[in-house]
Order: sequence, then structure tokens, then C-alpha cells
Amino acid sequence: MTTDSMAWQRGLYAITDATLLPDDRTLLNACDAALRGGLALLQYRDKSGDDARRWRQAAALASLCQEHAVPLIINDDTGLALRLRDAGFAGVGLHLGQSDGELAEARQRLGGEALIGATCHASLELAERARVEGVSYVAFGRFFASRTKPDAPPAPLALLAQAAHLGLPRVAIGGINEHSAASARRAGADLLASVEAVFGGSDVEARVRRLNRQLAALSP
Ligand SMILES: Cc1ncc(COP(=O)(O)OP(=O)(O)O)c(N)n1
Ligand SMILES: Cc1ncsc1CCOP(=O)(O)O
Ligand SMILES: [Mg+2]
Repeated sequence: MTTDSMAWQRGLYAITDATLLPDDRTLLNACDAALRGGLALLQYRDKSGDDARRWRQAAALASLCQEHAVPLIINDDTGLALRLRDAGFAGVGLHLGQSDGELAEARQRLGGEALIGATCHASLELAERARVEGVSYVAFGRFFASRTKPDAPPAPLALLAQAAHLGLPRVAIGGINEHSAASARRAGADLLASVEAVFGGSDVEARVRRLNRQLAALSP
């Protein structure tokens, strides 16, 4: 797989959740279904602190994502992303929040090709700094109420248009679902990042297909 294609820059960005997907089988089945439904990006987000589990699950997802030619983004953990890359998995990227380490250092360690994203909350200044540090995309939000991360700082939709000058794909996160995706897209989001709308129900593939149909109806 190569990530020099632009396909990752627009569409649905699914993020895993250890509460909704508590064991390996549930996680892999759900991610496989989501990938079949059509994702631009998949993020592995696991706060368990269990290194063996995180390696096992991330490696299984990296293999799955490679089959589907979709980049796998590792949340928070530059070391895990590097370890996967060094194990030979293609298309492994990284997402860092404001307390998750230095973006410039991650860029230097992962190299120029890796997809690296940054949480910018509601701040254009953070996004401008992240761009200087070499990120591939900037993420803003939360834009709507989120049960996954209810205390994430809120952001106004108008920010998405204000970030256009950065020239980077803009991710909208926080409460993105079939009721809110259209307004986030119309406000300027290139990528719609979601946990619950993708993984919060039984038929994951159908949920993803529904969201994609909605987005396709709004394009270009
Ligand atoms: C695409 C995307 N955007 C934002 C976040 C949030 O990152 P962070 O602020 O570091 O919070 P945690 O996800 O680590 O709880 C994200 N993970 N992905
Ligand atoms: C990780 C994160 N960062 C800001 S909101 C959020 C959670 C997104 O989950 P959901 O799509 O279920 O609101
Ligand atoms: Mg983080």
C-alpha cells in the first residue's frame, strides 16, 4: 500500500473505542466491517496502558488496514507507530494531542511519508503551529455533544472555514453522526471523525455505508 494517494484526505475517519469494542474479536470484526463500508482513515485509540494488548491489536489492525489499502493511525503513541513500521507494516500513521509529545520529533522519527495528525481543539494558532511542525492534517472539535469524550473542549463550526488557508485536510471530531455530518462537511470539514456513529451499534458496515451515502450526496 502507498499513502501517497490522496484518497485518505476526504471521507470518513473511524476511531476505535475500547469500551464499545472490548476484546480482540469484537474490535477486528467491527473494523473489518467499517473498512468494507468504506473508510478514508482508521485510528486505533486505546487508553488501557496494556502494552501487550496494544501491540497485538494494533498489529492485527495494521494488517487488516493494509489489505484494504487504508492508512492506520495510532493514537497518542509514537513508539507504537514506529514499532509497527519497523515490523514492516505499510501505511502506519500517528495522531497526537496537545499533551502527547512533540509533533516535530514525531515527524523526524517517522519520516516525511508518514501521516501525522494533530488535535487543535478550537485554535487556529495551534493548527498553524502544527503545520510548521510538519503535520499531514489538523483536527478540530469537539463540534457536537460527544458521549465518548463529553469533556472535550467545544469548537464552533465556523473555525473549519477559517482554517482553509492552512492548505491541509481539516478533520471535524466530536458528535459526528448522521444528524451532524452534513453540517460539518458544509462548514468545510474534509474528514469526518467518529467513534460512536461508526462503532456504537450492531451493523457497522451499514452504518458506514449510510454515512458515506450522506456525504456523497453533498459532494463536491
Ligand atoms: C482525529 C482526532 N482528532 C482528535 C483527537 C483527540 O486527541 P487528544 O486530544 O489527544 O485526545 P485523545 O483522543 O488522546 O483522548 C483524536 N484522537 N483523533
Ligand atoms: C477523541 C475525541 N476528541 C474530541 S471529541 C472525541 C470523541 C469522538 O467520539 P464521538 O464520535 O463518539 O463523539
Ligand atoms: Mg491523545
